[in-house]
Amino acid sequence: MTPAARVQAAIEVLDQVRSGKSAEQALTGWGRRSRYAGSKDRAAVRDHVFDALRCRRTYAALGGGETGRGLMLGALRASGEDPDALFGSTPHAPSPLSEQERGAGHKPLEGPEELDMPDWLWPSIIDSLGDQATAYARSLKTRAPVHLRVNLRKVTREAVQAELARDSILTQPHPAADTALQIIEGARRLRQSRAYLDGRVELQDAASQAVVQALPLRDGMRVLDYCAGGGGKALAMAARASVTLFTHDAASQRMRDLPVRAERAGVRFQALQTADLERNGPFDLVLCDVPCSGSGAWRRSPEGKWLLSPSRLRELSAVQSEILAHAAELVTEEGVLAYATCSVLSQENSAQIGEFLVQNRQWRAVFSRAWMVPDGSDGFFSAHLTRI
Ligand SMILES: C[S@@+](CC[C@H](N)C(=O)[O-])C[C@H]1O[C@@H](n2cnc3c(N)ncnc32)[C@H](O)[C@@H]1O
Repeated sequence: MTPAARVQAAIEVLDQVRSGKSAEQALTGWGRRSRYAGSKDRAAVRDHVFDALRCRRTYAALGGGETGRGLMLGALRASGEDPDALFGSTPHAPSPLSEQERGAGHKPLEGPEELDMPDWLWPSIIDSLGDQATAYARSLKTRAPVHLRVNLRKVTREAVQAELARDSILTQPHPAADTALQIIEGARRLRQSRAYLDGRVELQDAASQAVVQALPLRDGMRVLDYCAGGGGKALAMAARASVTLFTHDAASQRMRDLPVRAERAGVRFQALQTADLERNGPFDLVLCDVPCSGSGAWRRSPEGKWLLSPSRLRELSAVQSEILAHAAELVTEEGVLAYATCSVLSQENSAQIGEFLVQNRQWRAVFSRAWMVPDGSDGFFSAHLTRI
């Protein structure tokens, strides 16, 4: 495909996203209809689409609208390219620009438009992050790095780096966690590499690993991952200590990939239904990696930035406090209740913990930390609570 044909494909996908499809669905549909597209074409179209979703407001301002054409026109103008050299250039290119399109567009306004943030949310971001708010918003305009978690039970970080390098996958240690590597070249080869296939490395953001590294895990503990989802943190916990691992998720189908991933990593676990939690408790450590806005991970999932609404945020806060209240009942007298979000909003982080401590005077926070997107990982928050 020519560069212009890739832009036309991105325009079509972005129009479908605008009419309600998720980016993944729209890209999969385009991929199925476009058998002629090679792997490089698919990657390029995907990059165009996700870049446009990360920078939706600035591209729409520069391109004169939120249609696929408006966004890609804005993208070209943002990178200083002449759109007329591409629109109408080849048979599969986007059709030539109209006079109206040529004259449309404005320089993004300073503030949330220029920072690609929803207007309604920007004050909460400033409240939460203070003078780091702008750096956070700017980081979200860029692509997320690819991080690996090294399974230290199977291999050292240095040894697996050397092995990956032989498969032309170049990495460097990430400072957030002693298990973390950042891929600097060859990420697309990872899934075929021996180190990945036999569970010595897993894909996991460095801050997500740091959340697990901070947990007071010890051999012999009974540990419950209350919101296990795909099991990223459950597997990371099992790799740090010989624990008896239990997993749970309100939507148990979210754990469907966990058995295969656990087998690759050589981890045993028992999945529990909600009704079975009490009977199997109490647990020495209960991790609640709660559903949240995902605002720490919007580089990776930029649609989330535009889909979040005040009412959705209120719903999420309510679910988070319900989870904390229920999970607290499952912790042993001396045990630890750990809370984590991939959010940067204090409403979901410190305020949520503060509210729990006001309602539950017998608990106190013994640890609390935030990881920031400008430091090169997803944004995360975690707190550990114990009974007084
Ligand atoms: C942030 S994700 C968990 C990610 C996972 N821990 C990991 O590291 O891969 C949050 C999970 O919480 C689950 N969830 C939502 N509401 C819940 C509830 N009331 N109780 C337990 N889990 C819930 C969701 O289905 C989702 O899988």
